[in-house]
Amino acid sequence: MPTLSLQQLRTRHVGPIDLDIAAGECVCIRGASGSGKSLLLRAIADLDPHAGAAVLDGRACASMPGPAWRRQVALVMAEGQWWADRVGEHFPGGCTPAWLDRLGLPADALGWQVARCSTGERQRLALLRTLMQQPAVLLLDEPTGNLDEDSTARVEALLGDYRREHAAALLWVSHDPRQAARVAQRRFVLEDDRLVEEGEEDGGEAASVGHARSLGAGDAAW
Ligand SMILES: Nc1ncnc2c1ncn2[C@@H]1O[C@H](COP(=O)(O)OP(=O)(O)OP(=O)(O)O)[C@@H](O)[C@H]1O
Repeated sequence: MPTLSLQQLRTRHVGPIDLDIAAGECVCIRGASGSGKSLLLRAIADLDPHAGAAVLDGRACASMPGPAWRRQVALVMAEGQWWADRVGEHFPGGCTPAWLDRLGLPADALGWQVARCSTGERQRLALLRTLMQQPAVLLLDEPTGNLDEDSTARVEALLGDYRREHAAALLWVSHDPRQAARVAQRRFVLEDDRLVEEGEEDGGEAASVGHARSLGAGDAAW
C-alpha cells in the first residue's frame, strides 16, 4: 500500500491527478512558474479547495480533521509561518544542537528573535520545525529556494536521511532539474494541467501521466 495516494485530485489549475508515493520514496515535480505546483501541495495538505481524494496509509483526508491530517502530511513552505516572537517557541519539543548543526545553524538559534532571521535561516528553521513532528509525508515547496550551495547540500542530505530513517514519502517541488535528478526516484513536470513523467537518464521520452508505480528494490538510493 502506498503511503500517500492521490486519487483523481483536482485543484483550480491542475488535474485530475492519480499518483501514489511509496514509503521511503521521493517524487519531484517541476513546472513553469504559475503552473500550479504550490496550489497542488496546498490542496494535498487540505489548505485549498480541491476535488478527488488524498489518502494516507488507507485513511482519506476527508475522514479526519485538517490539523490531524497536516501533522502527518506536512506542508513545508518556503519560509514557514511564524506566530511567536522567538524561534524556540515554535519548537515545543525542543531541538538538539546536533539537528541545528546539520543545517549549519548555531546551537543558540532557538533563542533568536524570528524577526532577525535571514530568509535562508527562516527556511531552514521552518524545515527543522516540521521534521521534529516526524510526519509520514513531507510536501516540500522549493525547500532550498533561498539557500546557497552549502545549505542546499545540507538540506538535501538531511531530507535524504529523514526519508530513509522514517520511511517517509516526499513530494518535492523544485525548479532545478539537477536537484530533481539528485534527490528523486521519480520526476514529473506539470504541463497543461497534468503531470508528465520525465524519461530516464538514457534520454527516454517523457513517459506517462502521473499514474504511479511503487518504489521497487534497486531504485536509486539517495
Ligand atoms: N487564491 C488564488 N486565487 C486565484 N488564483 C490563484 C490563487 N492562488 C494562486 N493563484 C494562481 O494560480 C496559479 C498557480 O499558482 P501556484 O502558486 O500554484 O504556482 P507555482 O507553480 O507554484 O508557481 P511558482 O513556481 O512561481 O511558485 C498562478 O497563476 C496564481 O496566480
